[in-house]
Amino acid sequence: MTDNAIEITGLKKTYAATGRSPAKEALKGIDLSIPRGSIFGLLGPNGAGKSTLINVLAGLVVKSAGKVRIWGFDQDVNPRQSRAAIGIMPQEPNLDPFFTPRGSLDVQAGLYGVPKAQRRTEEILDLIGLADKADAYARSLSGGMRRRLLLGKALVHSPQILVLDEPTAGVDIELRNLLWQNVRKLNDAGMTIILTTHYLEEAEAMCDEIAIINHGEMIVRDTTANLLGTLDQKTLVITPDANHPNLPPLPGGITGQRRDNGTLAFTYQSSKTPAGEIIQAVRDAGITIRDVTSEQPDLEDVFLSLTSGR
Ligand SMILES: Nc1ncnc2c1ncn2[C@@H]1O[C@H](COP(=O)(O)OP(=O)(O)OP(=O)(O)O)[C@@H](O)[C@H]1O
Repeated sequence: MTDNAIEITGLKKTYAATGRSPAKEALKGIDLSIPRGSIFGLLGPNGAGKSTLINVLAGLVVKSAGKVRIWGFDQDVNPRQSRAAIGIMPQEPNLDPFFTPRGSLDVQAGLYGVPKAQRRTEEILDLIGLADKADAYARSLSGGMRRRLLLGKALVHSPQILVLDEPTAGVDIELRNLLWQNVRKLNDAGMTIILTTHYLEEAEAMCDEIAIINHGEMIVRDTTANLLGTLDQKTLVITPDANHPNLPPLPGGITGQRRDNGTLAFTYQSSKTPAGEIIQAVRDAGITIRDVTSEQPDLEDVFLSLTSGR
């Protein structure tokens, strides 16, 4: 028995040419394993291949080559079991406007063959905060409520793995918080979560591990903590006691910038330059220091350093 929720090897997808569009190699041989119980972030610039990868997992896109195992089941050998192990919250609300939330959840449960006695409709309505709208038509629900219903639909068959494709794109802060609370709750109860997001600060806060894909290839996969540690660059921000129009002369390897608010920002590699050297250079220039703060690279910096120019 594997400890991985997902095991992907040599996954390729080429979309066939249509009309004037040439064939597109969207995934070029991805190897990826996602541990059970994790919150895993799948990141990449637009067009990187994230949705294609998710749609292969969901069984909505037929892969061109490679192996996909979901909760230990080979997608090609045990399609029913592998599909039952995963629930997908898609990007776009694909709800029937004439169904109520309760009706939508019931239809979805029926599609997955969940017997009536085992359905968790009321529990899911509570979780997604739609108990009081259970019998309202979907067309009368707000955009945020529809997103929550999509999450509910992904949960009806009690999957071990939940995939969220851009769950917070264009949603307000309140709904975002509610979604993340739900995700944490589900993860605490043992569910493996895979998510794509354009909000890197969210990925940084939520994900244990992250894979970044670009142009159909995986460029990095590591724990969030390790990824943040890969950038050796730091910034020391010094507030002088009086306005200083000029930067002090600096030793090699340090770049300085005077910010609009009057602070002096020095960027350096922490493995090569001790912060004390910067402070010394500032003092030597006759500048009295009122305050010092330090800025660490965030996931956005890591992402840009790995994907820009490729
Ligand atoms: N059905 C399709 N037919 C042809 N090409 C496609 C199809 N779906 C996606 N592509 C192409 O495959 C590449 C990967 O697209 P994909 O949607 O997987 O990227 P993505 O990382 O999810 O991007 P986004 O964040 O914009 O959704 C893109 O170049 C896209 O244009």
